[in-house]
Amino acid sequence: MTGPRAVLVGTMGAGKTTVGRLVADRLGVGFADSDELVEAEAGKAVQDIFVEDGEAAFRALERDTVARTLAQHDGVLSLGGGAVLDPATRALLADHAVVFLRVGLADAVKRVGLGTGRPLLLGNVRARVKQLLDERTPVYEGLARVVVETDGREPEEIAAEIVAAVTATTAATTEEES
Ligand SMILES: Nc1ncnc2c1ncn2[C@@H]1O[C@H](COP(=O)(O)OP(=O)(O)OP(=O)(O)O)[C@@H](O)[C@H]1O
Ligand SMILES: O=C(O)C1=C[C@@H](O)[C@@H](O)[C@H](O)C1
Ligand SMILES: [Mg+2]
Repeated sequence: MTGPRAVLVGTMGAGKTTVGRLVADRLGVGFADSDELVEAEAGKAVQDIFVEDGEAAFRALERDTVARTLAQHDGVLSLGGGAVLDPATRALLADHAVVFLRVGLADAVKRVGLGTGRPLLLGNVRARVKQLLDERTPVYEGLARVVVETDGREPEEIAAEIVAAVTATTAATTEEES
């Protein structure tokens, strides 16, 4: 298979960046994070892109960055929480080992704190996280080959589960193809 060995999706605070890095280390492969790639491309932080250029400009950059990275990167890729809202991105993800990191409202709110650096959480953080979880959970579930529960669990434990699941999925796919 070409492209990333695992693509991590989920809402803000699911732990995609934290756990994705650990999964890449365990697999001995590179790690990429779409928010970090977009920030490097734009030369500014996500929150500044939202404020100065608007969400539509961020989403366009995100879509192009994710498409390029899915084609070129063969390590672990963590996506920004809203990347899957784009239909073209969803279509590209159909060919990949998508891992959904599930988090409940209480743990997500604890993890994002005041929501600093996350422009979509401005205002009432708990209400915004709940709304995003309600709207997006079916989208994440629809794309996922693997679903991992993260509530009350340490990042290392979650990473170990992902490595085992992705290794099993890749072995099954290779067997089917041969
Ligand atoms: N399983 C976990 N248990 C406790 N804290 C966690 C866990 N996973 C991540 N965290 C913490 O929660 C915060 C958010 O994690 P992280 O930035 O990895 O989330 P994310 O899914 O990448 O969010 P975003 O979509 O905003 O990029 C960080 O401070 C991180 O250390
Ligand atoms: O859930 C979202 O829509 C977002 C999540 C973050 O990863 C960033 O991509 C940005 O803050 C938007
Ligand atoms: Mg992240």
